Amino acid sequence: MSSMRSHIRKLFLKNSNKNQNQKLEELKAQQPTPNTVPHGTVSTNSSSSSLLGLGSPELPIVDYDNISQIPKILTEFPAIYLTNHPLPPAPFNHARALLTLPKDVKDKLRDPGKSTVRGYNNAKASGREWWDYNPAEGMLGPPENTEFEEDTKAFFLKSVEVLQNICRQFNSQQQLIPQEVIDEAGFSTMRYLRYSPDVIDQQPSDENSQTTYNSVLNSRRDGDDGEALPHIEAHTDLDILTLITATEPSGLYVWNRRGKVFSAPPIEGTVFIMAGDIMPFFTSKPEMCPLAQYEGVEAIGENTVLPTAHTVVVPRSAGERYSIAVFLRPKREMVLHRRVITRGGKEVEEETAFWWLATEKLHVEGRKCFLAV
Ligand SMILES: O=C(O)CCC(=O)C(=O)O
Ligand SMILES: [Fe+2]
Repeated sequence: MSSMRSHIRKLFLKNSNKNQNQKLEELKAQQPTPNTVPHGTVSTNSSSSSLLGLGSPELPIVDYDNISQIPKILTEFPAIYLTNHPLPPAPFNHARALLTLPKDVKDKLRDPGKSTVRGYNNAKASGREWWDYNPAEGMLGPPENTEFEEDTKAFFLKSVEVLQNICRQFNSQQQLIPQEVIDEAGFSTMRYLRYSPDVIDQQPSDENSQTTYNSVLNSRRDGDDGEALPHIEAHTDLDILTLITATEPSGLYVWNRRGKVFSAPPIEGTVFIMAGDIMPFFTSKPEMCPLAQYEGVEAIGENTVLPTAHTVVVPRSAGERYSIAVFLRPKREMVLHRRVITRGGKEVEEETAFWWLATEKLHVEGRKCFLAV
């Protein structure tokens, strides 16, 4: 575990630029690194401990009845497990069935416009393939499989509801998260993922896989024995909140704002919740914005929820990993920031829409988001 942990740390440091490290240093002064989990909100019962075989989980387990505490907990921990939630069983059966279909069938489920957030995609060098349900653009699912369609939609809708309910908790004192995010699904999507050595080993290389996204997304990562590992590079998600549920083997790691790595193995009966890139916009210091020219990192205060940096690395010998992720996003046009600038001698209001972040992020080295559409 510790050697994997240091491998992960190296992965992250390699991908982060000096600026990000400086920011982390600055934030060090502000934030404690809790080694214990908060009382009252957290269960570290023996069943989850023995299930993990690792002792107590490193991240808090929060009961759905206590979601009002999540905004605070997410300023102290990079992610939480949610238990006692109202979600239906995670449709791993469908994820597995779809992602192990013959190649020619999966290729028919690709988006004609080569979107990487709709239908089937793969990153062979990374040993990863995925399929996205994108309600805005319609489901590209296996033909004539109503059960697949129904279960997928049901899990997506309930997950969005849970994430919206968490958002609602940020508004108890003042409206931090816009009401439209809580009322509408916006550009939320759901993803079935498979990490497998089989994906790496598939030959010959698929000409489709290289064209729709950049090389970071499809990078090769070698283990100590020189063999390629199924993985996803360290990144943050371009969304408000992400809900993840996964099968064993474990492989998910997250960082806190001080750069400490936490292992995040699946815990039965829970789903995993992380923050995305948009959270700092909603939770920055009053009247400040991370995008404002002279504010930037100054806008990040102790109540600001930062995006959760995360990675997945699956040891080859451990077998296949499946995960299901739901990304809560506003609609693309939602304005995150307004400012008055002088253009051509005139004062004009400039608006930054959510979708601008997506295109902008494609140019940022390290911590990539994987929403290259
Ligand atoms: O597979 C996972 O657990 C994480 C997937 C992920 O980070 C992503 O698709 O953005
Ligand atoms: Fe992610």
